[in-house]
Amino acid sequence: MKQAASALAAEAVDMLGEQPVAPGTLVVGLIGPGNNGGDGLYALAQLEDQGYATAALQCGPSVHSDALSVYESAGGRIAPYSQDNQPLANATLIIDALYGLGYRSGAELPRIPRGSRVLACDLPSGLNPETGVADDKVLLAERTVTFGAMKSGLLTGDGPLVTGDITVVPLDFDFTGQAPRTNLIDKQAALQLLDAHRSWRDAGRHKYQRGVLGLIAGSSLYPGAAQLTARAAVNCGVGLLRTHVPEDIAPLLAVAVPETVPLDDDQIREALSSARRYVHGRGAKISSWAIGPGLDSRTPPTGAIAEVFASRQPAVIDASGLELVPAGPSEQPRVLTPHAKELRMLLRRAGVTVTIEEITADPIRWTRWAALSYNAVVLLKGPTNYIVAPDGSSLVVSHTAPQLATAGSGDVLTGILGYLLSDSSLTGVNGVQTVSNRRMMELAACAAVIHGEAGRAAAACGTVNASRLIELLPGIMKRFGF
Ligand SMILES: NC(=O)C1=CN([C@@H]2O[C@H](COP(=O)(O)OP(=O)(O)OC[C@H]3O[C@@H](n4cnc5c(N)ncnc54)[C@H](OP(=O)(O)O)[C@@H]3O)[C@@H](O)[C@H]2O)[C@@H](O)CC1
Ligand SMILES: Nc1ncnc2c1ncn2[C@@H]1O[C@H](COP(=O)(O)OP(=O)(O)O)[C@@H](O)[C@H]1O
Repeated sequence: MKQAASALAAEAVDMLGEQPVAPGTLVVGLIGPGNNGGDGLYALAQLEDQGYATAALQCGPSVHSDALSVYESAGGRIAPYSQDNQPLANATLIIDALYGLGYRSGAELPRIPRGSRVLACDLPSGLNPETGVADDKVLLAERTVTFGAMKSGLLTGDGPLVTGDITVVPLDFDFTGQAPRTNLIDKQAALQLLDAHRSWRDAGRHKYQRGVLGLIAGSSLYPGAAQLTARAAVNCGVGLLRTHVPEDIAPLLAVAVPETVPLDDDQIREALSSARRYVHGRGAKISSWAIGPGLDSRTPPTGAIAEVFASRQPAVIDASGLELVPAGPSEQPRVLTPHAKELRMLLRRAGVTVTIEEITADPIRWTRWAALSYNAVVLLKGPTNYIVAPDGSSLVVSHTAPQLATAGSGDVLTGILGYLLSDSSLTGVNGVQTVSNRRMMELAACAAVIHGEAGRAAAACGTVNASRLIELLPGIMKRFGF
């Protein structure tokens, strides 16, 4: 318990961010009846020892007695919680140490002032640790320190929306029986993955060797989507972007994105055949593909596009591309990026009937069905991104921003992921050997984190739109080591 409390106190200090302690700083603990409350009291005692003013509010019929004596010896005082508690109104930081794994839906939860900064102990009170269903009165956390192992409820359902940034603190118990097959990819984890994949050889490469992205997008219905994806890939720093759009919108694209080089059906075929010849010593002219944003799904794909779907070059497939991609398993290393309604459509095409509500209630399960049906990595978009491989392993990205729910933001994600898949130093190949699903999955998660970071950066300076995300990408990519 003391190990957990030390981690909690350290996180609180990190959130308060000032040493020496700023005058008027007050840390208030909401103390529940069980071990969660005990962790909170021990943490408050440590904060008292470090010179912070603290207050504890007892929210249940009893409190952990040993922890209370330690807190009182450190100079702390506990008072019963009541709705008009002065300390809550004055709190700089609230530690939510009410309920942990023992939470049962319907328990009385205190009301805290709007805009309070909350650090949750183990999990936000009001969140079911297994299902991720949150009560309406859940205590929204800015950060959550969870102990021993990640809990599934932090990663599914409402979990990622109410936990804020999660830190998992290992404890000296055996939690192996509880370990989920899901991993959270936060900013730090994305940086580590990118660093692990990156090769120093990048510096000596020319643009074709760095990687060429083939973009198949746009229609006279949606000319803008092709531009957004193209500009995103260019601002990520792609070696070369070649774009296949219908003739009538090509001049628009050439003006909006002068860096991109046109790509017609013959050149697609040439790129695919030079990829096949790569084994005999000639470089592939296209390393990866991004297919779908703004395509008119009423028009069947040309033969050349069907050949791309049949190739072994890595691809991200989005938006209308999801309606055009052949149903069923393929040998192309792919990331499909549906939102919930598109996932329902993908599953229906594969013979699985499910409702949007069922997908929302158990996103990893249904994303996995699609991953299996298509033998592809599937990234389910939304407030939380679930990335699932056919073998059932999954990654979750909750480093997002609600402002990303804006038209064209998904097209930007496709541009970012298309770029990452094209970068030979990240995929380890020049678009001609199979890229493992594990690598595809990790790069998809990194793209979602980069997209989320762009969303957060844009939201911090004002309103968010897709063009704004694209403008910020060069600086964001630098934060990720590009
Ligand atoms: N500037 C341009 O040229 C732009 C062009 N674009 C391009 O246009 C094409 C079609 O785009 P689109 O917006 O009509 O299709 P899409 O987003 O699938 O919505 C269809 C329906 O799905 C639903 N739905 C939506 N989101 C959901 C979610 N998260 N979770 C669950 N459901 C969700 C919602 O249905 P409802 O929920 O209302 O029943 C909605 O009515 C596509 O190729 C794209 O690339 C756009 O990128 C914008 C900028
Ligand atoms: N509430 C939300 N919070 C955070 N991100 C969201 C939210 N809703 C949608 N997004 C993200 O915004 C993007 C929307 O993409 P998409 O649905 O394809 O729209 P569009 O086709 O208009 O670009 C996705 O990356 C998705 O994860």
